[in-house]
Amino acid sequence: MAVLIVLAVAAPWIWGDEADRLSQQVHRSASGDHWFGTDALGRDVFARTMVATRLTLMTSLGATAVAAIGGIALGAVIWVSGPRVRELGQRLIDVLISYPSVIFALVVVAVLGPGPGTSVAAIGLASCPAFARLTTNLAASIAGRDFVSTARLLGVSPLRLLRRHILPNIAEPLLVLVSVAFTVSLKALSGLSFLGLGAQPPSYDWGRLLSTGLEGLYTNPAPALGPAAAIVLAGLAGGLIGDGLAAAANPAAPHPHGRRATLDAALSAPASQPEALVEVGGLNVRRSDGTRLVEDVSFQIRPGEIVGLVGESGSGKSLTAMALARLLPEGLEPEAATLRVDDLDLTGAPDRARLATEIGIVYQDPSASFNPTLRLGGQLTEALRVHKGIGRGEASRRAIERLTAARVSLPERRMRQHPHELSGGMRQRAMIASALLTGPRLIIADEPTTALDVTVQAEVLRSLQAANRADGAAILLISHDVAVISSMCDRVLVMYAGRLVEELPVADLRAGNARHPYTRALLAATPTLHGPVDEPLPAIHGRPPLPAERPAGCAYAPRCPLAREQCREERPVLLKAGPGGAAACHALEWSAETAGSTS
Ligand SMILES: Nc1ncnc2c1ncn2[C@@H]1O[C@H](COP(=O)(O)OP(=O)(O)OP(=O)(O)O)[C@@H](O)[C@H]1O
Repeated sequence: MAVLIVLAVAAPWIWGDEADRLSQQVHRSASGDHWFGTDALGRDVFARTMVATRLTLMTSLGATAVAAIGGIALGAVIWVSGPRVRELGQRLIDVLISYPSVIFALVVVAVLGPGPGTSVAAIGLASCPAFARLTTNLAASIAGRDFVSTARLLGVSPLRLLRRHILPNIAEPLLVLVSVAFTVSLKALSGLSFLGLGAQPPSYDWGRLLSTGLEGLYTNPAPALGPAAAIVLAGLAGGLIGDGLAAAANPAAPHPHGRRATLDAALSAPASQPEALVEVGGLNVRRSDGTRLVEDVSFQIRPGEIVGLVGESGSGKSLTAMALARLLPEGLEPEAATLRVDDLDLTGAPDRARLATEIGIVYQDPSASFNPTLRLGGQLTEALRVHKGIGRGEASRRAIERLTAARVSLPERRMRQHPHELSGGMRQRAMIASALLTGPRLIIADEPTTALDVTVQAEVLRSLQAANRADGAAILLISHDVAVISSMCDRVLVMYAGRLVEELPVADLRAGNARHPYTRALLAATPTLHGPVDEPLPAIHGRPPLPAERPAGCAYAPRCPLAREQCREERPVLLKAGPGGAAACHALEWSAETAGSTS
């Protein structure tokens, strides 16, 4: 490509005269004097091929630029639009892509008239949909990643999200597409010129030279093969350039480009401190078809308390937590009588800046928690720098302090590294440090150790515990692991099929004093070091109902050994059971009645 660029610049000076010089030696085949032979007017085809490099490369690059800029902008507009416009835009792009681009270009050229400018615009516009589709598809695949959710929580606007978090992470495939688009444009423009619709005499490009050379292909192939070889070589060079650019855009490459993260958060002190830090009352999360994925969930978290949220997969733990952070996936709607963290009301349109400050999130997969294209230091410090006006040095100092507190080794060095350079456990501890940097009142930790090696799980849990002790941040800890919950939490919430079925102090959980038959079965199915090793663990037979098929009565009734007719018909409500506990089970009412009648 470098050789081609040098040729594009220098060839008209070196070979310009020779390329236009007429002679009697017409239709000569390749020789020492004329490497690609001569044309019908005796002009040297090699000189003309060299001179044509400039026009060919300029038009191909022009069409690629039109396609890339127009297509990425179109894709970005579609992605930041609302769901309806996005759906419509994507379908429209699918239709445009199914239409052959050269046919589209031919129509444009036929309407606007032949010429290099028209063919550049036509080929560029015809390639736009490919860029638009790749941009929307890649943006959608990145949009679900945890670091994008964090940025959304921090109130980053869709455009800024796109520019700082989405585009850098999709640059690699886009750059590869740029190289493909260059090759496609080169081929298509050469095709248009070949048909007489591109470069117009007296100007000429490789396509036009190919067209004139083709007339004598069988008797004198050199004048056609020369420009053909030039087109092939330039196309290959375009592909190699794309590969090189893609490798340079990859942060795992040896010389990564430093880029900064943008974490838009604002810091403001809470006005008052009610007794319960978090209050959730009658929370429902609905799908667009009205199905309730989370149904009527209510609980409280006191300041500094660590509350565990357990339940089978699909029981609604994550949706409950994400409803609190206002980070539900698109298409899901929360609705609650009360939903607040501190004095921040989350039922309406909460102040994004306060939401960003008061809730920190630690996700399950540490490899998805940070933006992989940005250095850790930039990602950790930017919230402080942008919203607190803290200088780079001071922000770095605080971030290093946090990393040290979260037991991240060599914190200064980590600040200069990209996330992939840290081990999984180290990255998760850095995530904890990041979640704590703005001093949140509540940390939501969604299965923070599930993706980690068992040997580093304890370390990560200790970091969370240390954060709770040092800063007094309350923690909502979601986990499948009853052992983790019992070692970390003060209180436990048990969910089943989208409903809260029991709430109990962790001491009761450890002592096996659960009230609800589901919690008891869950505990019985948890292996212990002291249990019999030669007996199978008792399993809970059957499956929880799907949200759309949740029965009117108790959702656990079909699997419950105590179930009676009442359980199938009437939904049990959460009633106080023991000190600090509550359970939603009719069997508790029956035992209370039995106790009453006996006494
Ligand atoms: N974006 C979504 N659209 C539609 N349904 C969803 C969506 N996200 C989750 N669900 C459904 O909502 C229910 C609760 O999901 P949720 O992720 O809260 O469960 P969970 O208890 O956190 O499970 P896990 O432990 O596997 O993460 C499940 O039935 C799930 O299939």
